[in-house]
Amino acid sequence: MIDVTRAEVSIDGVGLLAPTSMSVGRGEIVALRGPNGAGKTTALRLIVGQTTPSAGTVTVSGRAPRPRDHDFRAQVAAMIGLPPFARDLTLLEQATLIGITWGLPTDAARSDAGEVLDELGMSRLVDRFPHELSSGQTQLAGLALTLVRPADIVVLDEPEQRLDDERLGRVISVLRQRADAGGTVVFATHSDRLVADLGARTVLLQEAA
Ligand SMILES: Nc1ncnc2c1ncn2[C@@H]1O[C@H](COP(=O)(O)OP(=O)(O)OP(=O)(O)O)[C@@H](O)[C@H]1O
Repeated sequence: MIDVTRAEVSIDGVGLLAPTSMSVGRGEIVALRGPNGAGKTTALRLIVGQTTPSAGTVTVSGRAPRPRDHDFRAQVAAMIGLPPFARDLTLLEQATLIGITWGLPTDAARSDAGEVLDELGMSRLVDRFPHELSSGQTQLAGLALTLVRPADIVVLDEPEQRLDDERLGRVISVLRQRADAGGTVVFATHSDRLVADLGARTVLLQEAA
């Protein structure tokens, strides 16, 4: 499903990602690990097509990532950094809107939005505006907006950021369900617990020279 073959990234001779290969199948959970600066975020950007390899190849379902292509975007939901929030919409409204933009009728979109927010422990916060959230709650809101839409592949950069143990447990449970339903999950992380509890296969990245 995701094939990365000796992909590397450099800008003006500076290495961001050393030659990296990995293959991720449908329903797999894969964790990218390695020290700060090893290129985990860069590798995720390659998979979602936000950056292109300087050498090597990256394919998703047999084709190079095409982030401007609707079919590709329908396949991949990603959170690499916090997503933009709509300042004047509540969490429930934003999550509902995303479902509608992906083709769900309004009632179904609202119900799915409520469900994802509930699973992430945010049912008390559905009527809050983005500026009314703590940093951990903002992280969960970003995850909710990413996970509320249908997608075969979920790509997350350090989903554990800013979360306490209880909230991290909720994220683990939502990602577990996603994989159990056949979804593919690829994430970069510094959290041993996230990797262990999800039973994720680890791909270890080394810093580029
Ligand atoms: N726009 C850029 N121009 C030059 N170098 C960059 C750029 N963006 C990132 N880098 C460098 O590329 C390398 C890989 O960065 P990346 O963010 O992918 O690492 P990471 O493994 O995700 O790190 P962390 O664990 O700190 O999040 C780092 O050395 C970083 O300094």
